[in-house]
Amino acid sequence: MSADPVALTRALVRCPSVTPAEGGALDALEAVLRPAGFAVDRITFSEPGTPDVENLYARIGTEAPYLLFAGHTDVVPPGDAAAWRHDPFAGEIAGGELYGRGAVDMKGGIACFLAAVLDHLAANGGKPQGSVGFLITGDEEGPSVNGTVKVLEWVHARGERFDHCIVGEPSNPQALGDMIKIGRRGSLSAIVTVEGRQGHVAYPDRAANPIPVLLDILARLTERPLDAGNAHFQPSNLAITSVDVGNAATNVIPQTATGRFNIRFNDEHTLDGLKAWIEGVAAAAARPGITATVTWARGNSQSFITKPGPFVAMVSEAIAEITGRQPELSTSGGTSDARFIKDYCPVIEFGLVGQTMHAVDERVPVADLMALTAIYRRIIDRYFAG
Ligand SMILES: N[C@@H](CCC[C@H](NC(=O)CCC(=O)O)C(=O)O)C(=O)O
Ligand SMILES: [Zn+2]
Ligand SMILES: [Zn+2]
Repeated sequence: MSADPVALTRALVRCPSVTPAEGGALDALEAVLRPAGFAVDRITFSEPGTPDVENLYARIGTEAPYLLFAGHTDVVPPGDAAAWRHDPFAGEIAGGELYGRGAVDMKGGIACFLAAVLDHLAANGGKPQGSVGFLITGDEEGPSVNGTVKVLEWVHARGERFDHCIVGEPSNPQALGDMIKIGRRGSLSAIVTVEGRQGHVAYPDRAANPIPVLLDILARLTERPLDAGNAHFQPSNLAITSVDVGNAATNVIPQTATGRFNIRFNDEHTLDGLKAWIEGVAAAAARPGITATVTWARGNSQSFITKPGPFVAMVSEAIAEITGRQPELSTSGGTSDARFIKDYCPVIEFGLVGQTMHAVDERVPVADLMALTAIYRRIIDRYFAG
C-alpha cells in the first residue's frame, strides 16, 4: 500500500470485512502504519453473547497536541452481490467512481486520512509536532460492545490523552464539503413485554389478552410529538420497530406480546427521563391479570454536541478552501462511535458523501477521495502549525 488514497481504498475494499470479520483490513492498515513509524497495537475484545472483535490502535509521537482519527473497517453485508454493477469486494473503478462495500462507509475515509498523514510526515521529517493516532474498530456496524468504547478505556488506562478527534464517517449528504457533524442525537432502544393468560377466543373471560394492552402502550407513546426540535437538534422521534406475538392459531388468545421501539432524542430529553416516562406509561396500561415490563437494549446513549470553537472553525476553513463550500454544522441523522469519544475529547465527524452507504452499488468518486485527502492534509498541517 502507498500514500495514494485510491490504492489504499481499493486495498481496503478488497478485504471482505463484513462485521465482525477482520477480513484482512486491519492487517492492511498495519502494513502501512508500522513502516511509517507508528506504534501499532492490535486488541481483541470479547464479551459473552457478542462476537469477539479485533481493533487497531496506532500512534506516532509522544507529545501534545494529540489528534486522533477514529473509524471502522467493518462493513454491512453487500446483500445480493449479483445486484451490484461490480463485485462489492473487487474495488473496481468505472466512470471515475470506485465501487465496493465500504467505499464511503468508511474505508475511503480511513484511506484519505492515512494518505494525508503520510504526506504530512514526509514533508515534516517523518514526525508530527505532537501526536497523531488511529483508533480503528471492527465493531461499528455490529453491536458496538467490543469496539471503540473498550479501546478508549484501554488507551485511557495507559495514561494517554487525546486533544481532538475526527471521525471519518460519511458526514456529507450531497456533496463533499456540505456538512460537519458536531454532535448527535441520543438513542434509546426498548422492549416492552406484556404478559397475559392464554385461552380460547370463544371464552375470553377465561383468558387475559396482552395484545390490546401492548397496542395501548404503543399508542400512548406515539400519540404526540416528543418535541419540536431546537436550534441545535432536529425533533426527537420514536419509531416502533417490531410487534411480535408469534401466534399462528386463529382461536387462541396468546400469553405474551412484545413490542420494540427506538427513540432518537435531542437535548430536550435525557436517557433517565425517557426511561421513567416509558415505565410510567407501561405501568399505567397494566390491567388485572396483565403485566407490562420494559427492558433496555445495549448501547443506549445521550445526545451530545461539540460546541463550535477554534478547532471546528479551523476544520470548516480547510473544507471551504478546498471545496468552495461552507459546511453546515449539524447534529442530524443517526448516531456513531463519536457518542463514546465525546467523553474523552472534543469530537467532530467529517468524511465522504453518504448517498450510497449501506446500498447496492456503494461507490465514491475518485475525485472525492483526492479532495478529502487534500482537506485532511490541510487540517493536519494547520493543527500542528499551532
Ligand atoms: N450498530 C451500532 C451503531 C449504529 C449506528 C447507526 N449509525 C448510522 O446509521 C449512521 C447514519 C448517519 O450518519 O446518519 C445508527 O444511527 O443506528 C449500534 O446499534 O449500537
Ligand atoms: Zn460508518
Ligand atoms: Zn454504516
